[in-house]
Amino acid sequence: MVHHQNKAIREGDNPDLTAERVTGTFDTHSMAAQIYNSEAHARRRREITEIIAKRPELHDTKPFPFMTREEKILESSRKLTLITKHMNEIIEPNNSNEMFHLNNEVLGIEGHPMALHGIMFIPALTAQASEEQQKKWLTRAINREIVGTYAQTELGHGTNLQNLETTATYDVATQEFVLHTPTITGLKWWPGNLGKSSNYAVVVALMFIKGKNYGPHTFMVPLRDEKTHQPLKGITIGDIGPKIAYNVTDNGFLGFDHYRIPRTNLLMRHTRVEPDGTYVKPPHAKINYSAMVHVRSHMITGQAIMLSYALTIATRYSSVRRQGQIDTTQPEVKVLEYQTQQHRLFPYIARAYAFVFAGAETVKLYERVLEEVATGNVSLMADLHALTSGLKSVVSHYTAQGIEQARMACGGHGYSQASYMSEIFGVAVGGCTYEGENMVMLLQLARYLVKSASLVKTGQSSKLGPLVAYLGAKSDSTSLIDRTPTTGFAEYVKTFQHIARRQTLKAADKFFGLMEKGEKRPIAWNKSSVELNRASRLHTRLYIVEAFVRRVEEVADPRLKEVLTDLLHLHVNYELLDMSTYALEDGFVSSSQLDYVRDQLYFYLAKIRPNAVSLVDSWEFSDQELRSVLGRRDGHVYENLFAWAKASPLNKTDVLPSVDKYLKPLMESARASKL
Ligand SMILES: CCCCCCCCCCCCCCC/C=C/C(=O)SCCNC(=O)CCNC(=O)[C@H](O)C(C)(C)COP(=O)(O)OP(=O)(O)OC[C@H]1O[C@@H](n2cnc3c(N)ncnc32)[C@H](O)[C@@H]1OP(=O)(O)O
Ligand SMILES: Cc1cc2nc3c(=O)[nH]c(=O)nc-3n(C[C@H](O)[C@H](O)[C@H](O)COP(=O)(O)OP(=O)(O)OC[C@H]3O[C@@H](n4cnc5c(N)ncnc54)[C@H](O)[C@@H]3O)c2cc1C
Repeated sequence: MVHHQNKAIREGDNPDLTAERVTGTFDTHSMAAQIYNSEAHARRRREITEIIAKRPELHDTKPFPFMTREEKILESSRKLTLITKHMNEIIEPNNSNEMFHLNNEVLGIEGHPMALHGIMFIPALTAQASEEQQKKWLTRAINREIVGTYAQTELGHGTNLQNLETTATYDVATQEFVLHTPTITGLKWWPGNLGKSSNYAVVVALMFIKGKNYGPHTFMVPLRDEKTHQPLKGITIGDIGPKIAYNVTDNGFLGFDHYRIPRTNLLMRHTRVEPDGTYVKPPHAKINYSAMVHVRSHMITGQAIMLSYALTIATRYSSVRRQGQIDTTQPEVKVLEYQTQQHRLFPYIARAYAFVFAGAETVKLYERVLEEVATGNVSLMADLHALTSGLKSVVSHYTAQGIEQARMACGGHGYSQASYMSEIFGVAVGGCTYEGENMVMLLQLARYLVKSASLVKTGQSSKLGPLVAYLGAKSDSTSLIDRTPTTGFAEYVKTFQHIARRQTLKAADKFFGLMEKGEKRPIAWNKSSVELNRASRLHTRLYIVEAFVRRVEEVADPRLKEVLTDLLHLHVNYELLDMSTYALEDGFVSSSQLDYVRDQLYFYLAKIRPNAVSLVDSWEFSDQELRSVLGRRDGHVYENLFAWAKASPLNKTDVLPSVDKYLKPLMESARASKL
């Protein structure tokens, strides 16, 4: 048997797809180890996939698009129960990476009844509950004796946490907090799994003690009777209805009617309220926002994975779809031969790799900050907040765009739910909104950039942190791209730094200038905010490029290094063209240099072409995980599309009741009236 570099090759596959895999120049298992940050983890992913493949009870009983929302919820609860029971046979205990993979394979991306339990409830208790509180709740939560969520957003307020309407008023006499929802707009609205699944929630409410508002705080709140699952007295709760996607998750509403909880249900690791109402403030004002930072840090990887789902589907399909000719004397070509198709897909393949590398760095920083904060050191919180705010916004934005491009690259079949593209898009695009609306989070990063710009302007560049040190450096007078013999990426990085620095300083100038002219700070901020957000995007895109460069420099295997270097070339050239207005406007890059950048882009599209399928195969998504007829590993698309269509519930009978009831009588009466 021939050993190919691409480990996805199997006998009996569509020969067009096999031909693509045979041209791959690198070992896809080794590339998976880059993507998943270690050989061990990549191997464990494959092992978990194999275990699941052998257990039919963990497979979907029918394609998700053929199920109603209620059926999907039932089905995912069935599978969730099974994986909970057999967890230790499938994954290492408490290994969140393995759990994430297990969930994606078995439950899928549409959510499940304990999605928020793992993503926010447990992280909130871990970071914010005191040791005593953790003994009481955390172990039960980890054992899944209780199910919880994170209830912060309200019908009338999501972004602006200072103006939440839910109040927690301390009653010194009974040593209780009284939770209350004063208006309809104060109803909690959106929290995942709040509607029907959870019996507890970490609730964010404005805390009042003796008439003073201490701002948003987090409370552990029982919502439903643990035995009957009925809502407790004083609680109004339910599902908010179907959404664009993510409909297995019961996003919910919640109202409190003077609902009492003990004082000790305030999460008290960093903040305390003494029995007499004395408030002990935390070491950092935003320490209670940790569950949001947790998701923002991890969702970069989650988004990269969803982008790669779509790219895997579109790239594989583009290798088996033949349409039209390039040379009219030759047969129809694979659509992947078209330069336009390559230009649509390959830069996003490069972005997906860039995002997953940036995501890995973000998680590392998050874990470091988590450890430091636990010991009272909050010095890196602002950096982490700035970095994750920018990344969650930029990455979710381009992920949604990339998925949509991938869908369109599949032509008509991309529009069928057999492709699964609409669900992937719908779930991923939620990331532009949840955990902080993207514009709002870019503005959070902009605050950090403006402070940094002000250090530069006041000659204090030495005080700049490592993420923004480039703001204090001097630019060359023009970019040296194509003007120096170097083959590395230094000139591109310098160019991105120049662009981000110039925009940041310019936007900050606008803001400070407006204030100098007498505008109040918030008005000046609002009038500068489009320019400020441009700076945030450019800064974040620079960070992503740098993370990509750092990773490529670390890679030792020469075959991997070569293809990753090709991808990085594609990435920097594509990014630079995409932001060419900024590069051209002060003459830092000339139009002839941009011509060179364009040529490089086309060169690398062609160079990557033989590795395209191997690059998406390296993510090692199983068919079960992808849930896409178009994206099947074996490339047997057409016969399976036909089988999928035949399985459509509408095809159970030849004549639908709607035809019997309405269309037949309509046609009959039309015929009769003609007589
Ligand atoms: C192991 C593998 C796992 C892979 C995982 C994959 C994950 C996939 C995930 C899928 C998840 C799907 C489920 C979705 C679940 C969604 C849940 C939610 O959406 S929960 C609700 C989220 N809501 C928000 O994000 C609200 C956004 N708003 C805010 O965050 C804040 O209101 C604000 C930051 C905009 C403003 O806050 P406010 O208190 O009003 O701030 P001030 O104006 O007073 O002060 C600003 C000041 O504070 C600093 N700040 C703000 N936040 C932080 C922080 N978190 N850390 C550090 N510092 C912070 C900010 O920088 C300002 O500082 P300054 O010095 O003044 O400039
Ligand atoms: C799929 C999904 C899952 C969710 N899960 C949860 C959950 O589990 N728990 C939870 O508590 N919440 C959850 N949410 C809610 C989510 O966190 C909020 O919707 C999000 O934070 C945005 O807030 P908002 O809806 O108030 O938007 P708004 O703030 O009303 O945004 C509307 C528009 O106003 C703009 N805007 C608002 N403020 C500013 C500003 N200061 N400056 C400039 N522009 C501004 C925004 O950019 C946006 O264009 C979820 C939402 C979704 C879609």
